[in-house]
Amino acid sequence: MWMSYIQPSVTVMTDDLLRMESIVKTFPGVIANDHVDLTVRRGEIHGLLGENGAGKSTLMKVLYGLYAPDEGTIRFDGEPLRLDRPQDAIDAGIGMVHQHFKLIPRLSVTENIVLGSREPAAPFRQENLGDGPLATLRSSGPVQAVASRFSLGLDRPKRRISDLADQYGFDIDVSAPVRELDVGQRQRVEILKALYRDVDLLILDEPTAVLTPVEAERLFETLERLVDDGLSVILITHKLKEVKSVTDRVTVLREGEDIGTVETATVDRSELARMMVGRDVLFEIDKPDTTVGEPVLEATGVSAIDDRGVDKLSSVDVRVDAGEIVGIAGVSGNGQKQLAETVAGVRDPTAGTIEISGQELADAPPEEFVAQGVSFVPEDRHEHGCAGDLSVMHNAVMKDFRDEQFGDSVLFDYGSVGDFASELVDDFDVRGVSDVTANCAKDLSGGNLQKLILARELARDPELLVANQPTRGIDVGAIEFVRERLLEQRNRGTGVLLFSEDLDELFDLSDRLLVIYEGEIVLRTTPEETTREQVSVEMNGGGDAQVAVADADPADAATRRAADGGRSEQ
Ligand SMILES: Nc1ncnc2c1ncn2[C@@H]1O[C@H](COP(=O)(O)OP(=O)(O)OP(=O)(O)O)[C@@H](O)[C@H]1O
Repeated sequence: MWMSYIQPSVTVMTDDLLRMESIVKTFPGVIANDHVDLTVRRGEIHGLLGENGAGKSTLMKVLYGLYAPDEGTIRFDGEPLRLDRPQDAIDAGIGMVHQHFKLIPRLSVTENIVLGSREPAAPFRQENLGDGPLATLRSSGPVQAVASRFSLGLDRPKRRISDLADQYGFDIDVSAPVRELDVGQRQRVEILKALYRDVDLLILDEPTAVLTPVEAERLFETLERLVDDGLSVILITHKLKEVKSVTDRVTVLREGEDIGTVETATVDRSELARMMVGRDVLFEIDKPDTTVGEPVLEATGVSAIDDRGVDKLSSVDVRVDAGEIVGIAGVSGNGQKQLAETVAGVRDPTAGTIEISGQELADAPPEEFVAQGVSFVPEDRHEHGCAGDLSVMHNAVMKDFRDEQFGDSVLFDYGSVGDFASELVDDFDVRGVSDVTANCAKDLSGGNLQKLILARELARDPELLVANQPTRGIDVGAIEFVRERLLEQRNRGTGVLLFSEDLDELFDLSDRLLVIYEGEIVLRTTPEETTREQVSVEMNGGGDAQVAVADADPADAATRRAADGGRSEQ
């Protein structure tokens, strides 16, 4: 039925920049792409949508020369394209901004952009680097040394990069070391890196997963300027509001298959969700009344520093009772990470007390928090949520492997551990696992890994669950599932401390709501007593700070552009 939205091939042919046809890519036991077609026109923002594990990243890695397809053809700019490595894609005019940025923090913006470009600046040309290949020098000290020794040779690229930054309204000091930039600025450096290489097609893999709403809005303005200048953009995202508001067309994948391509303006969010998951998705969640019990967390006067020693939390008081969800709203970087980590026991506070179910644990090691019934879903699931190289089975029991159901103190009972892990995988619908002992955590798609972590943390039936951005980067079906599980856990008497940058999520799930700004709680309220606007203002420091609250039903890309009068120049 979705075929009815597909554009007649005759129209598509004339404007096509990219045609991927019948792409097949398999991994052991998984067909990640099963005869997928993708056509991208010149000057369009093309959304690539699909559940976690649907095969989006795999398709883009094929297009960027990171994976060789088992079958299928790629035509770019009318020519057949063979991609053996990313450099082939870059040479053809394809750029990619990955979810995890590929920048060297010690080097400046300019140095990062010039490194690996097709026409390196003088200091980075092979003849100026002696015998060693540039690639081996990229990762560390020698590059820094070369960069500073020949910094004069960077003048021309620096000017060009500055011009590009000005052209697209990026407020970036091109001489600044990347380590001094925030996440949004780093992403802009990645975009500049692609623009510096004259790309015609820019792939962005879930670019807003790491951005605040205000930064995301800025990114979309940039994308609209890019397509205005004739570039094409492929945008991978799970956020249907984003798809509706910025894309011109969207291609949907489901379980490796190509479900179809539609003009975005012809479908609403519910239809897109149905295409993605093959069923209706509930956007509203039913939150029953709750009966709260004793406090499970009483954090008093807690202060903490970040990894660089900078003060991030300043004398914060937070209480969570059994059977309630306390939501924490804040713009990323205002101390949420440190608050989540200190109350979960993985970061030492510099001051204050932390009582878990009445027991003082501020100075206790992480395992005592675990033993006291604290579960933790960290913000960065790859870095802190799992051991990527270990199997799904090992990851499933990481916190409870000493439990007597898994053996005695001498022998580990692999049979029961395997059964337990398989049960979690089934219960939480973790896809892409054919064998819990053979599949590694790092091979799971982002959303499926998140489901596995949540499964592990909830299976322990915790007293306190600290969940930091639990639905970040996961698809609508999985979001619905995770939110239902959080509510279910709260209804069973767990106290939940929920950190989220999604205000809708906080308003839908929280019983009480706290706003954190510059390491302090600046507002204590409930979803019923406040508005998204007020919370957004407090998140940004109060006063006349910029407010960014997404519309429930945003205007589509074409309407936005028309309203913008074809986009402004500045
Ligand atoms: N290197 C790999 N080895 C084995 N299996 C893989 C590998 N990369 C991906 N897969 C599997 O291929 C399937 C498609 O994964 P892919 O990462 O492309 O999905 P996705 O749509 O990008 O998901 P997400 O939105 O969660 O990032 C999944 O089942 C995944 O587990």
